[in-house]
Amino acid sequence: MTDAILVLNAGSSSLKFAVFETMTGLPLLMKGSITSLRSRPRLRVSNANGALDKDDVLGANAISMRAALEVVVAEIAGRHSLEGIRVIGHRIVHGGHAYRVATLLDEQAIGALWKLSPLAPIHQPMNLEIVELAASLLPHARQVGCFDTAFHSERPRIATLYGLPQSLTDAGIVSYGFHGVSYGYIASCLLDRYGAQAGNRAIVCHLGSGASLCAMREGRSIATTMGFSPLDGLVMSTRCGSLDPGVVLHLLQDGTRSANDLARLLYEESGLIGVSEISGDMQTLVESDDARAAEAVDLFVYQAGRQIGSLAAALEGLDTLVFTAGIGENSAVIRERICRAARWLGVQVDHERNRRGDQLINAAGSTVDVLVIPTDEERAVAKQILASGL
Ligand SMILES: Nc1ncnc2c1ncn2[C@@H]1O[C@H](COP(=O)(O)OP(=O)(O)O)[C@@H](O)[C@H]1O
Ligand SMILES: CC(=O)OP(=O)(O)O
Ligand SMILES: [Mg+2]
Repeated sequence: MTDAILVLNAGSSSLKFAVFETMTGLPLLMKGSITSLRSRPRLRVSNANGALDKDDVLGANAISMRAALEVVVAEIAGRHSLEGIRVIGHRIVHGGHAYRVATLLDEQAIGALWKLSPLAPIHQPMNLEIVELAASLLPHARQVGCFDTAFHSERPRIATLYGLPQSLTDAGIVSYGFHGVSYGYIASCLLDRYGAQAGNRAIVCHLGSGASLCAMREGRSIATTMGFSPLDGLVMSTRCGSLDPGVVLHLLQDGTRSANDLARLLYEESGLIGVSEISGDMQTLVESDDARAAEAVDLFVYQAGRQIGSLAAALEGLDTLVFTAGIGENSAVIRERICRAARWLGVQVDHERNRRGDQLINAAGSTVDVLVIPTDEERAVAKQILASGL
């Protein structure tokens, strides 16, 4: 095999991977994912043409990220020489202020990134454990990190501030924003489609297990719903989303919970799973006829609609609305309901186009282009690495 880049993308419910040849255009060699890691893990592997090669349920129980990575490496070894993998690229959720470009993950960088773990406790430790594990499984490869926070780092300062004392702002208590690797990829698709204006005033809805929205002007982030941590903004699979800080104080001060208990509650036991008491998996909820599932889905749609309004205000209008990630790419029902909530902004969806999953799903009379664009965080990471020369 020629030189290759392996990209690892650990999300809150999945491990995604892709192998690219290290050359202009980054030809794909293979890609895949293990989804539903916490419930019924499912492995999918596609070949260089994107055709599905394998689709196996890996059992009825949750598996660890370590076990998932071992499965992924075995799948790659079955098709290609591992020796050819010179670089392993990682999507790392938090880069703080310091890490804004593709970075070699040496001891110093890894040490600094571990310090950000409390800011993204269900992602950052797992991201960094994967770096260590990948280094032990493929010791000849360089490890490079690309950061979710980086895409949002040029937002106007006002969009990053909280109403807290300056000393805390100076200490880094600001909004960082996440899903930036995905937003960067979508911005490049909008540049390809529309030219330099990139859909002008666009809202991108990254709706996966973790979910956020980003307002972009000419392909650049100007505001986003996640903030200091990936807990903020929309209600998510297991995360609460925006919450009155008075609730956090109350839950801490009533003396029945430790800070760790509270972290577990807000990151892992809230959101869709907390509201429905059935599942954090959107597909399961949409297919359920239980009233509690319906209420969780209603809350997700309601909040997405309200946040679109807020971001449209930051943009002073709306030209383009994009849906992406697991829910955004696959659920016509959720797309249609969110579009209905944004009707007042001129959004009109075409029922048939949306049901078919066309790329352009708005009706002829819509003043807003509505698009479904599958995200490709793995290619975005590989592109950043190739451009960096690392
Ligand atoms: N057809 C579908 N209808 C509704 N939700 C779906 C569908 N397909 C996938 N999803 C949802 O997408 C979510 C996972 O999205 P994904 O972007 O892969 O998450 P992450 O990267 O955060 O692990 C899950 O809630 C899953 O149920
Ligand atoms: C930042 C984040 O929430 O990532 P994911 O959606 O992959 O869990
Ligand atoms: Mg994801």
